[in-house]
Amino acid sequence: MNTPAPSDGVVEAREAVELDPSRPPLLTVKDLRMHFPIHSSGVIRRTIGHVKAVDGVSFELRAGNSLGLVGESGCGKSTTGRLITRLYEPTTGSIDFDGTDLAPLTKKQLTPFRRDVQMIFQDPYSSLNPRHTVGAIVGTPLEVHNMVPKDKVLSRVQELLEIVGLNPEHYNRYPNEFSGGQRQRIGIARALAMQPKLMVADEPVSALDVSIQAQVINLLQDLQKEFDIAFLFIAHDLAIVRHFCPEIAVMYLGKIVEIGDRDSIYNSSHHPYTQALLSAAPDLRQASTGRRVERIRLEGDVPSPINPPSGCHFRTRCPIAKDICSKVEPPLLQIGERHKVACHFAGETGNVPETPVTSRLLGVDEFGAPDPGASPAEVPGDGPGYADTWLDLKNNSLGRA
Ligand SMILES: Nc1ncnc2c1ncn2[C@@H]1O[C@H](COP(=O)(O)OP(=O)(O)OP(=O)(O)O)[C@@H](O)[C@H]1O
Repeated sequence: MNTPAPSDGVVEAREAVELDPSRPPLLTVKDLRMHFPIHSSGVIRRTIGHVKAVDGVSFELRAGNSLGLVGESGCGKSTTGRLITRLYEPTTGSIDFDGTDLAPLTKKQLTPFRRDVQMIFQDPYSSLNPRHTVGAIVGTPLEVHNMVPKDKVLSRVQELLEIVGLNPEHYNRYPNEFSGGQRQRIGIARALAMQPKLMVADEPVSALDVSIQAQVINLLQDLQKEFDIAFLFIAHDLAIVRHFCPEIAVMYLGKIVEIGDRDSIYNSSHHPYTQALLSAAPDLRQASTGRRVERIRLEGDVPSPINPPSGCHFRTRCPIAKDICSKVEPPLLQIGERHKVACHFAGETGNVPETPVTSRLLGVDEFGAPDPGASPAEVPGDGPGYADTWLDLKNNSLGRA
């Protein structure tokens, strides 16, 4: 395999990966919630509230494909990743992995799936035990899971080191003898040792020098192709996932607010939050559309997930919010073949509709009050994946694949 050299030279990111919708779903996440309880202090510790870190997330990831999960700090991306790897037990919802719902499984029942779903962590410094050699770090899981006979562990470790672009003779060195990028490669080799079907990569390059980020992304791309691994790639900005992920989900305060293929998200985003994230990286937006974009400034921080704003969670920072936004939560509505958005006023930048696009479907008037004359309908694309029909916002009619 053609892995880039682990030296610290600047490497350009490769051509973007394409989506293969013909593959079967590997992971189907439905209405996933993680509400961390908050306890009172004192002897009798009562539950006095919940941190709604993940609050009704649904998506689908097909075998060998990659989905980017993007949003500001505190939006619930890492918690989503940890739920899928079942480091956390979800409050509610399902995590269908290759035909089995992982959500209700006990620790023991999860054992056979631990191999298939691996995690790569952000911080290559803290995720490797400094007292263990690279040989032990990569070799121990091979032994524990009986991946190879005992006498073949060392040669397999060396093979894995070579695959991730490290010198196979360095198996007896310690993590502190490697650079940040090289340590991340060790973490990747450890995950790869399990021959996983899915890797959850939580900000895998954020702690690395910009000059070596592309090297590690290119390596992950190589591994994905060679070993047919699906990726959930968590990142806080849209620039990092652009080459790696042909599909992107944007999260805000525990919910997915927009999800779609690369073209829909980068060239035709309809949610003001996605538009703000894109405008924070003007080169990115300009490069893909050729148009100059005004910077949309997001005021303040993400509100607390203990007591999120009513209606649309984003409304307190939204430049286009109106009455309905505080009263009615916008559903994640399918507006294109591979594009969903949760906004009452979904529209491209500078082309915001006057009246809510959702009111007719939800049976409310334009201010969010129940409309006795309306007949609420099923929201197109409700649930994970994409439906064959959607609401075409240009003609206000049903679109079809
Ligand atoms: N174990 C926990 N107990 C209570 N609250 C938690 C726990 N883990 C995360 N949270 C809270 O849940 C919310 C979402 O956190 P999470 O780490 O998933 O966000 P994130 O988008 O990954 O942000 P970051 O990029 O900073 O990691 C935050 O408000 C965080 O404080």
